[in-house]
Amino acid sequence: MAKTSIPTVDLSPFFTKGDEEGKKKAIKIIGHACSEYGFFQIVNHGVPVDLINRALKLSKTFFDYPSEEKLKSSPQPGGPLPAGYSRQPERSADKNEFLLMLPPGSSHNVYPSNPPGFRELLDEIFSYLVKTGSLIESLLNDCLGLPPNFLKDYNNDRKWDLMSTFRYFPATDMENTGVGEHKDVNCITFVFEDEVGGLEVKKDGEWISVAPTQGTLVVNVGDIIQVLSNNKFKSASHRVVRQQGRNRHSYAFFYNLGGDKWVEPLPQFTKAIGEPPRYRGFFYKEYLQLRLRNKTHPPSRPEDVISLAHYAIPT
Ligand SMILES: O=C(O)CCC(=O)C(=O)O
Ligand SMILES: [Fe+2]
Repeated sequence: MAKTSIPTVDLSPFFTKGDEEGKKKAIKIIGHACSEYGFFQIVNHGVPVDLINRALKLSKTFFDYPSEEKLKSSPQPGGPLPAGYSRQPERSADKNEFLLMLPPGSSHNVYPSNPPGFRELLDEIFSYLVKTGSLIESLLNDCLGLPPNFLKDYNNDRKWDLMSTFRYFPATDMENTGVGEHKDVNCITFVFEDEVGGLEVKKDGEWISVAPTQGTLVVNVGDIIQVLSNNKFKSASHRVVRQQGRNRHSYAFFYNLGGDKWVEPLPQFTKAIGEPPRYRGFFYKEYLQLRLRNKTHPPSRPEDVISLAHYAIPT
């Protein structure tokens, strides 16, 4: 039986006045979760539960359409990323089809015209997730003991945020990988999934199944936070496992970082405490391109797949 064992945090104290105790408690759980798991779940997070449920329902309706209808929302050529509907190529290790979007208002976005209301809903939920992303970022800022608003001022370009809704195909007798083991490249990721579930998180070499809970957002720390904090907070490995006989639906929102930002371990986690930096610095865009290349040109040798290890300084 799948069991959720990642910590759960109630964010309601941040939406009401007072309750300093509640805030302290939440920050403590988050700090512990980020150093031990790299993952946690949030409830009362500011995104209306009804919106989450409708988002899953409408994406199911969309993915149930025949291919020719879905392909009407194929990406425009020349965008920075294939915003719109795509299906993973047969050779891909990821067994899903997806609808990807950049922030509302981006000229690259290609929205489905059906089901009715889907476009408006995608824009609305994206905007809510940005707000919750900024809240979590400020809480990570506190947990890390950084100067007030440090992460907010550093990560001040919201044009790079992304959201994708996925439909994973049922597992076959031969294999059940939905998305293979990976760590997210960005700052903070939110995931919500339907009742089928399948998200798994690696902790101390063991896979933990995250049991899907309606209205809950699963949060994970990405590589950027791991580098800035010089490994204090970890970007945990995770994967999606498919079940036989059932499609699985999910949304992932990536609270990102501007591509022109320089990423390196902060002095608070290196010089100030006498620790050597675990990574050399890089422009985020450079790392993003390498990670994208893993997908577009999968290397034949697994050791050639680029991860954060590419920038690691051997100890
Ligand atoms: O579909 C999901 O639950 C998560 C997908 C994922 O890990 C990712 O896109 O990075
Ligand atoms: Fe991921």
